[in-house]
Amino acid sequence: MEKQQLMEQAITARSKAYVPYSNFPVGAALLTADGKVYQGVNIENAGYSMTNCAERTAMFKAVSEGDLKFAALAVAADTEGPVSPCGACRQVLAEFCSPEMPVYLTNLKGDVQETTVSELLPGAFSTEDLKYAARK
Ligand SMILES: O=c1ccn([C@H]2C[C@H](O)[C@@H](CO)O2)c(=O)[nH]1
Ligand SMILES: [Zn+2]
Repeated sequence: MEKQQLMEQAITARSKAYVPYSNFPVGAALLTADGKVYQGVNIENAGYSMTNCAERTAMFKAVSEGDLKFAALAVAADTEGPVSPCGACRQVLAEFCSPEMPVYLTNLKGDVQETTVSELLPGAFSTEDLKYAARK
């Protein structure tokens, strides 16, 4: 799976976003280690804070299907520059993806920022922090 194809899938996914409040569709495409792609969209709610972002939707779809090994993520929205994932999504990516995993942030103009999970959230709180407290 080419990174270009993954970004195209993120753009295509946007058509299924449920965004009656923001009218801001976001799409994500998460590539697993064995070559499967999970698409995700943002899903809003009348209680605004219950909104789930595209990135987390894709991650949670994969994890709930038993896929836990990931190779890359693409995210797309109609933004001036490459779309920037929110803090909650960065924390969820840090939970399930390797720090070095590539993340392709893009927009409808074709701007691309290629980054990684650890660049998106340096110093993430992690399972290792919990293990330290549970020693003894
Ligand atoms: O990276 C992002 C940024 C925002 N949103 C969604 C959340 C909300 O539905 C809308 C506006 O914030 O965009 C995402 O899905 N991913
Ligand atoms: Zn988010």
